[in-house]
Amino acid sequence: MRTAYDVGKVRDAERVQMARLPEGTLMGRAAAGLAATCARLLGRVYGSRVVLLVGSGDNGGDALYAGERLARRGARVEAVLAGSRTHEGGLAALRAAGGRVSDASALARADLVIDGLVGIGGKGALREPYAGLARETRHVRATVVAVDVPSGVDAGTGQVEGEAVRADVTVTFGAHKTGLLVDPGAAHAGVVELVDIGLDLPDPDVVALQDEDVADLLPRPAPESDKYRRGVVGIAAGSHLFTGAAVLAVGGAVRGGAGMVRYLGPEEPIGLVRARWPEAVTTIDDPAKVGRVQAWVVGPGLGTGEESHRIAAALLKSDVPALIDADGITLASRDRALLRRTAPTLITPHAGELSRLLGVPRERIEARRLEHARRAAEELGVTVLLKGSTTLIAEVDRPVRVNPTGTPWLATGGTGDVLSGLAGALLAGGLSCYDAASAAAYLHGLAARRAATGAPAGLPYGESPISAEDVIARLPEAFRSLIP
Ligand SMILES: NC(=O)C1=CN([C@@H]2O[C@H](COP(=O)(O)OP(=O)(O)OC[C@H]3O[C@@H](n4cnc5c(N)ncnc54)[C@H](O)[C@@H]3O)[C@@H](O)[C@H]2O)[C@@H](O)CC1
Ligand SMILES: Nc1ncnc2c1ncn2[C@@H]1O[C@H](COP(=O)(O)OP(=O)(O)O)[C@@H](O)[C@H]1O
Ligand SMILES: [K+]
Repeated sequence: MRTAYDVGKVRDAERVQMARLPEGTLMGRAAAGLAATCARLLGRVYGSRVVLLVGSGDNGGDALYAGERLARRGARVEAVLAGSRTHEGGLAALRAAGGRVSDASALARADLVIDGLVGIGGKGALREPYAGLARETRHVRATVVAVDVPSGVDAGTGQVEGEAVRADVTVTFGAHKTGLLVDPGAAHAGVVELVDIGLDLPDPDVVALQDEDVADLLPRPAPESDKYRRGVVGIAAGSHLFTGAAVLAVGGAVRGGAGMVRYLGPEEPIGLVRARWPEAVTTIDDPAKVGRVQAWVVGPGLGTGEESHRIAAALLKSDVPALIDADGITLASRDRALLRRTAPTLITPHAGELSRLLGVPRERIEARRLEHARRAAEELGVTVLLKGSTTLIAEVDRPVRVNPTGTPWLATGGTGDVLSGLAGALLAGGLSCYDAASAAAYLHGLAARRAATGAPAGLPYGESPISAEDVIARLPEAFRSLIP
């Protein structure tokens, strides 16, 4: 499991260590780790050209001391001093090692640029001249290494207001910062490397599950299992207008390991579901006629009219866990009573749907995904899976889980319906909303990557667009890659 921390906790842990250790120890460790990564990226340090972008705080100090180490190994190191002041000890050390001060024209000559403008002390949009320097790093041919966080990215939230450095590699100290795992910050960070500087940290604020964590969560049939014990999932999705949502959600559930899938909907989607997924049991329109299920999925393509509301309300009264998605979320944003349930509830909105639920503009949610996923979990009293470029899973009093799998190729119609069916199957299999959502997002992302790259069947020579059906088709492989 990868863990990440809000800035306040990192600062507290640093304070404890700084009081214990001789002055400069932590910065020394940080700079040593940073220089080691830079040396590895350069391959040959001797004769290489390194440019340091140096801000006025300790982030600039780290860059200067790393520059000193590279200069001692024969690199030509030039520092661009952007702040009103400069870390004195760091600058003296760089000069003593043969490094010199230069201006922004040095960027064009660089093999490697070290971004030490601001770190966790950054506040708001980058001001000039920092912003201009950050912009210039976009056009350099050099490898860009960010110190602790890419300057311009809010380390606590991943928010980017205005200009920000886009790094190839971010070398972060002590702990991953939450803003490095959440977009848009994550997209600016490139590959993140952690340098251990010996901090003692409490429980994390954000975690990213890895293969082995998800493998541990997944339900597996035991020798004495039967279809009921494995979990029956009910799916209320699709309408005369949106027949595809029914087929895709049922597909996600069938391939997601449900013991049985019960589909409830109108005649037209029923015909299509039967043709594509003969293993599903179908019921026309009447919620009272559906047999017992262990979890409900309510909403993809359901429609938002009175009849849809009646069906959603009847199903959500049940005492089993329920996943509410798409039109189900739109219905709930008009009638919050749908969310007041006796059993656990998982909602799976994209930013637009969450915007309707919270009454917050979509762009604001996209810019501050972490904050809004947490807020929705708290205000609505449900588990929230917020979809989009980084998928987040939030529940009150638990660290937010960031899904590390997936691909932008997933941004295509219908993939959300597959996710709903898959998560519903895992809920029916006995996972909590928090675990079902996390495992489903992980598998969905793995399947999508495999679909886009063609791996592992052929050589991974590129990527292609994918369809929602491709994601369903690759789910068995995604499971197999986790459950050997
Ligand atoms: N505290 C510690 O124990 C350690 C800190 N380290 C480094 O120290 C960094 C934090 O240092 P600081 O607290 O000095 O803070 P920073 O160096 O991150 O930033 C503070 C400086 O940037 C300026 N600034 C803030 N926002 C700005 C904006 N939007 N535009 C332009 N200028 C802006 C401030 O005026 C201030 O001078 C960490 O990110 C890390 O790199 C490491 O050396 C490891 C140990
Ligand atoms: N830029 C992106 N990068 C990675 N995944 C994305 C991106 N945009 C969307 N996704 C994923 O694609 C899926 C789309 O779901 P959704 O928006 O509900 O679409 P639909 O309603 O058409 O099924 C979600 O799993 C979401 O997290
Ligand atoms: K930085």
